[in-house]
Amino acid sequence: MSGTERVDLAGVSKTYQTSSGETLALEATDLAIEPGEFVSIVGPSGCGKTTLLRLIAGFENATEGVVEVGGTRVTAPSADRGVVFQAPTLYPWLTVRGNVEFGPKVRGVSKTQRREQAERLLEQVGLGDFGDKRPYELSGGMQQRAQIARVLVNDPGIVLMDEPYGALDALTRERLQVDLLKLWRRAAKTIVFVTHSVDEAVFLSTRVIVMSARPGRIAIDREIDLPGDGPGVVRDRSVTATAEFQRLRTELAGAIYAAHD
Ligand SMILES: Nc1ncnc2c1ncn2[C@@H]1O[C@H](COP(=O)(O)OP(=O)(O)OP(=O)(O)O)[C@@H](O)[C@H]1O
Repeated sequence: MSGTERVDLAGVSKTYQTSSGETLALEATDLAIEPGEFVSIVGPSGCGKTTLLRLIAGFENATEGVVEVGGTRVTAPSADRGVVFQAPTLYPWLTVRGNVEFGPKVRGVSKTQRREQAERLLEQVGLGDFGDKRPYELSGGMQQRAQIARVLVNDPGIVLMDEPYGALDALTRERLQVDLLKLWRRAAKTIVFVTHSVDEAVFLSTRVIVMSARPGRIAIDREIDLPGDGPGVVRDRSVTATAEFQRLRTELAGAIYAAHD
């Protein structure tokens, strides 16, 4: 499914109850994400980025307010909202292909069909020759690709990614960024992407949200328009050398520093 459903947060706040008291992780927040947007969320550590993502995923319930996807209230996780975490959560006892087939298998997709789907997705993420390997035989970058294939095979309209490339070396990270942009263009998904890297956020996104710390709230909501952008265009890393890219990066990095206080 392409990202055809709008994400809507209305007055959403989150307070965690802990043994040492309450933590207001997210102040009452209004946010609408249109189908097909690529939205990155940046901000200082502990500002509620993961919390916001988990609320959209349905892993957490809002303390106040309502999260809706396509006009339906989110109360639990759903296969239509795929989640990619920083640490790949592949099953070590299954092959890479087995991992990708797992979701369709649970949904009762026939063996031939799910094999076909898994092969197609592995091909798409550049792991066509690695289906028979076990996850531990893959590099970190390849594991993350496998993880993305495992999420995309369920054809979610919305993909929620929590620092997916945080643990990878710079070169692998840049490659996976461009691959992700290609996938996003091809599949027309809605992507919500949490990162600590302003460079990554500006390069990938159509929109960047800067959150400020304690309690978390949206400080800046910025459309990103880079030279060469147009319908169907996949950005390449050369855009990072443009004056507009540098200007946006400086502006948003400054906003994050300001959001620390
Ligand atoms: N399950 C939880 N129980 C209690 N407090 C929590 C829980 N999850 C998060 N918090 C608190 O909520 C606040 C926001 O945390 P969150 O993980 O959403 O921030 P973050 O911006 O994603 O941080 P980081 O960038 O360090 O990953 C923090 O103060 C954190 O300690």
